[in-house]
Amino acid sequence: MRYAFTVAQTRALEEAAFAVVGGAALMQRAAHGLSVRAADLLAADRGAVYGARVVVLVGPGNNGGDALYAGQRLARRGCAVTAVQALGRPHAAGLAALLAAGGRLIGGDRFHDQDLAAADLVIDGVLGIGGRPGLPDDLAALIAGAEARRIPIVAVDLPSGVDTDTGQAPEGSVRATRTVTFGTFKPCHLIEPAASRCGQLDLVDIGLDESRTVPALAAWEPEDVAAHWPVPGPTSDKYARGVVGVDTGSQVYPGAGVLSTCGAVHGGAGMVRFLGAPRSAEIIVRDLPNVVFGEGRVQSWLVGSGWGDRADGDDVIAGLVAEGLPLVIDADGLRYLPAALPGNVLLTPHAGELARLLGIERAEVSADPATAVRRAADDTGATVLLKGATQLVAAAGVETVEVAVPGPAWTGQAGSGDVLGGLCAAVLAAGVGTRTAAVLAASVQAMAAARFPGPIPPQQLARHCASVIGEFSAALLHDLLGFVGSARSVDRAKPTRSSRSGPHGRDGRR
Ligand SMILES: NC(=O)C1=CN([C@@H]2O[C@H](COP(=O)(O)OP(=O)(O)OC[C@H]3O[C@@H](n4cnc5c(N)ncnc54)[C@H](OP(=O)(O)O)[C@@H]3O)[C@@H](O)[C@H]2O)[C@@H](O)CC1
Ligand SMILES: Nc1ncnc2c1ncn2[C@@H]1O[C@H](COP(=O)(O)OP(=O)(O)O)[C@@H](O)[C@H]1O
Ligand SMILES: [K+]
Repeated sequence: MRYAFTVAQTRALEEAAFAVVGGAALMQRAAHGLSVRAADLLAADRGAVYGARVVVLVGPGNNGGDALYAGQRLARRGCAVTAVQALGRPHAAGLAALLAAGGRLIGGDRFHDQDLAAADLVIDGVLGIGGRPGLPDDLAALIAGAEARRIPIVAVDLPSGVDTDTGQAPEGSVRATRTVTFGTFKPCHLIEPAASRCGQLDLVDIGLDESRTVPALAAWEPEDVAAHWPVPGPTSDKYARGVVGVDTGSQVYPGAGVLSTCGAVHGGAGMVRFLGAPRSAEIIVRDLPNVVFGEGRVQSWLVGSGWGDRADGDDVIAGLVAEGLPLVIDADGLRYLPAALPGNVLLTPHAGELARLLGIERAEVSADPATAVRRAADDTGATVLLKGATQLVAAAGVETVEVAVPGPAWTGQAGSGDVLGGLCAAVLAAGVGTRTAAVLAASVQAMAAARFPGPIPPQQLARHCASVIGEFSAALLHDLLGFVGSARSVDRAKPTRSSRSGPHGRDGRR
C-alpha cells in the first residue's frame, strides 16, 4: 500500500521533523537521496557517472535547494553540472555549495534549447510542493525540448507544473523519467494525469513520522489485492462464494445486462441469478448457461447498467435498499437514488455521472476527483467508486480515499463499466466490506487489462479477470502448503496473506 499526504499534511510533518533535526538536515537527506538516484540513472544510461553532463533547472524555493545540493554531490563525483536559473532567485546556500564544487550557474534567458544537445541528464528542481500549477511558456518549451531529445529527466519531489494535491497536470508540466520524492507520497504521484508524468517513482526516507496522520489517499498494489481477495476455502460451496442477483439491461441496451452478468460470473460468484431485461436473458441463457433466472436466495444485488429510462427505477432501488443486502448501483440506476443511503450501497459513477449526482460540471470532478468522490460519499451516505483513469473509492465519513491499482487506458470503452459492476457485486456477495470490495474489483479489472493491453472487448477482459483471480488462489495454496499442519480452511473475508492494514492500520474515520 502506498499512502499519500497533502501539501498541508506534508508541511506539518516536516515542521515536526525540523524541530528535532533542523531544516538543513532534511534538505541534505533529500539531496543525498536525489543525487544517488540521479547517479544510478546516469550509470545505467551511459555506463559511468564521471564525466556526465548534468543540467539542473532551478526554481526559487527549497525544491531548487534540493536540486542544487544534489548537483554539488554530482559535481564532486566528476559530473559537469550547469545550473539554469529557470524561475526566480535560486536557494543561496545551495547555489554557493554547487559553485564551490565546480558547478556553474547560467541565467534562464541565456540558456536555450540547443544548449541541451550535449546533456546526459536534466534535473527538474523548478517547483515542489510550494508550486502553483502551470509553468511559464518559455520554460515549458525548454522542458519540451529536453523531452524531444529524449534526455532523461529526474523530477525533484514532483514534476514541476503539476498540482500537488489534485493530480492535475496543465499543458507544459514536466514529464519525468524518474521522480524522487521525499518523506511521503503526495496525491499527484497517484492521481492521473500527474501520476503518469512522474515516470518511475522513488521515495527517499528523510525521517518524517507520518504514523499518526490519516493519509489523504491509500493506493493499493497488486500484492494487496492478492492478499485481500476472497479465495474460497476447501469446504466452501456456492453460497459461501455468494449469490449475485442482477437486474440490468433493457430492450434498448441488452448488452449491458449480458456484460454485467459476465463480470459477476468471472469475478467468482458462486451463482448468478439474472432477473433483468428479457432481451438480455435470451443472450445470457445461450452464452452463460450457469446463470439461473428464477427468484431465490441472493447475497448481493447489482442494478442499473443499461436500464435507460425505467419507470419503476425509484421503486426497484428503494425496495432493494430496504432489503438491506449489499447493493451495487451503476449507470442509469444512479438517476433513481433515494435521499439517504447506507454504506453497504456502492455507487459506481464515471466522472459525468458523478458530476450529475453532485450537481456540478464534469470539469469540476476532473479538476479534483478525490474531493468530488469524497463529497459524493458524504452527501449520499453510500460508498462511491469513481471510474476513470484513476479509480477512487470513498466511504461516508472516511477521510482516506482508496486508489485502485492503475491499468491501461484501453479499459476505457463501452461495456468495461458493466463488467466492473458485476465484479463488484461478486466480491460483495462473498462477504467483503463495501469499500474493500470496490477497490478489489476495480484493481482486478485494471490488472487483467495490464496483462493483455490492447483493444480487448469487455467480455474477454472479464475472462482475463478470472485468470488473474485464479492466480490469487494458486499463490494462497502455495502459502498454505508452506504451513504444514496449520488450519485447513481460510476465513474468506479476512486477508489471507501479508498485512491487512499496512503500516497505518487505520480506517481513517473522521
Ligand atoms: N520543507 C522541508 O522540510 C523540506 C522541503 N524539501 C523540498 O522543498 C520543497 C518545497 O519548497 P518550497 O516550500 O520552498 O516550495 P517550492 O515548490 O520549492 O517553491 C516555491 C516558490 O516558487 C514560487 N512559485 C510557486 N509556483 C510558481 C509558479 N507557478 N510560477 C512561478 N513561481 C512560482 C513561489 O512563489 P510565491 O508563491 O511566493 O509567489 C515560491 O517562491 C519540496 O517540494 C522539497 O523539494 C526537501 O528539502 C525536504 C525538506
Ligand atoms: N484512461 C483510463 N485508464 C484506465 N481505465 C479506464 C480509463 N478510462 C476509463 N477506465 C475504466 O474503464 C471502465 C469504463 O467504464 P464506463 O465508462 O462506465 O463504461 P460503460 O458504462 O460504458 O461500461 C471503468 O472501469 C473505468 O474505470
Ligand atoms: K520539481
